[in-house]
Amino acid sequence: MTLHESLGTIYDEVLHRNPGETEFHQAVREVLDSLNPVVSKHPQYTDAAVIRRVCEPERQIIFRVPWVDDQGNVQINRGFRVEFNSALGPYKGGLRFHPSVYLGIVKFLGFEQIFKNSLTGMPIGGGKGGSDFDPKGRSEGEIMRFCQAFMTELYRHIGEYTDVPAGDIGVGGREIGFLFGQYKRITNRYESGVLTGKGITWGGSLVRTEATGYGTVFFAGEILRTRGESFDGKRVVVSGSGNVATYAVEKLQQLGATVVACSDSSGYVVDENGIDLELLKDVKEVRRARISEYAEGRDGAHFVSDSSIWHVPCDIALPCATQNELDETDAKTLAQNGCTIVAEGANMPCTPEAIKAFGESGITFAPGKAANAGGVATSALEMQQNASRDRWSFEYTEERLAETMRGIHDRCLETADEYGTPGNYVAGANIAGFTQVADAMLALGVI
Ligand SMILES: NC(=O)C1=CN([C@@H]2O[C@H](COP(=O)(O)OP(=O)(O)OC[C@H]3O[C@@H](n4cnc5c(N)ncnc54)[C@H](O)[C@@H]3O)[C@@H](O)[C@H]2O)C=CC1
Ligand SMILES: O=C(O)CCC(=O)C(=O)O
Repeated sequence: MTLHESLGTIYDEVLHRNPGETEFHQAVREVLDSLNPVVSKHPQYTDAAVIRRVCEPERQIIFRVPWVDDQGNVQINRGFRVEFNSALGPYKGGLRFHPSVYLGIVKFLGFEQIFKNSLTGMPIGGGKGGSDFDPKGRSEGEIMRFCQAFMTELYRHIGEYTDVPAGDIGVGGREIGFLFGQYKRITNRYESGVLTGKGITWGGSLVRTEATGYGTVFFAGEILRTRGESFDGKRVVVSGSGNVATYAVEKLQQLGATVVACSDSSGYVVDENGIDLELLKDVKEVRRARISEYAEGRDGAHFVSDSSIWHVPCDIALPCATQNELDETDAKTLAQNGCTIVAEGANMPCTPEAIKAFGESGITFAPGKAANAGGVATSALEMQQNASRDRWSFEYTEERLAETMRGIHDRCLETADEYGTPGNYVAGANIAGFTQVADAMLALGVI
């Protein structure tokens, strides 16, 4: 897509100021591509340099994380927190522990988070953090010492009214526990609202664990509803087998779909009888083992390590693993096999070429900043419960999540209509997410 001249200049500036940060460039470009009609309709955003400002993080923190492994060796990792935009509320977004983490990954995630959080309608700004620490193969003691070392620097930058981290890849309930424990020890404050994704006996919210996966399924369900269809009898492929994927599988099964494949970074399993969720949770949440152990424990299932999960035929595909895991070839294969909906549970799992191919082949595509916003929305519900010293039931919280996902879905479609791109969820999500942040930035002056 050709960018409006002012957007082209902004994009060139982003490339120049952030060399080598390819994932960040990709995330920015995807948003700018949607803003042509916004620039024409609202010159005030260009006049006040709102788009230029939104592409520059408010603050970027990079720090050393020294810790001692089980052999007594000193290990050094790098920690990050990018506090991207606080026009709508305190910075909010997860922490990722994975060896691939560097500034460009954290910035792409933080940038996406600004618009995602805006779409939820909750008072939360955008941020993201993490480390190049690889939790794979580490003992529980090593994970704890790493989390404590990480928080020993991070604690001075976060707070209920400042910046509220949560989980992401490699950071689940166990890690949030260790991080919260260290924050409490250093500050001598039981500040529940400083982190979300906490355990339900110590300040967490019911449904937060399930929220991202459930929310993605609710969003895809809204797309089906516009066609007068439901999940009943649908064949679905879900990539990943972590937090988002597992609870997407759970909700899909509750709604009558058959999930025939899921994966991890070593390969994927195909189970034509439908994924056995109990076995999947045992392999991944209890044993923390490779996905091949699922196939070893289940008659009729098989493990594949030398091709793409997207070659398994399905009606609906939910990429729930990691960025750029679904490319143009995968998109074309999905279309040839009859897939009609792709909804992103992960952040930016589909490449720009794949998204173009979806459009050309009539696949309805829901971008992550809309479809996976249920996780952060439920984090905001956790913050509400913490602030009011309250605890809500599973049913009530799940209904709030479902209502939020319906609201985001409808807002995407209404905005896409308003800006002349009917049915385009990417344009709808980017424009609706952006304009709300932009209006707040205008109101707050040049800061
Ligand atoms: N946890 C949350 O609440 C939210 C997570 N997300 C996004 O969802 C995605 C998954 O995150 P989580 O489930 O929380 O992480 P997780 O650490 O629980 O699981 C990640 C899963 O992805 C798999 N994986 C990683 N690289 C892979 C590859 N190259 N191919 C296939 N599988 C691969 C891992 O084996 C693991 O099963 C990420 O993109 C994350 O940013 C988005 C919104 C909220
Ligand atoms: O719950 C949160 O604050 C973070 C969720 C997140 O990292 C995401 O939406 O990608």
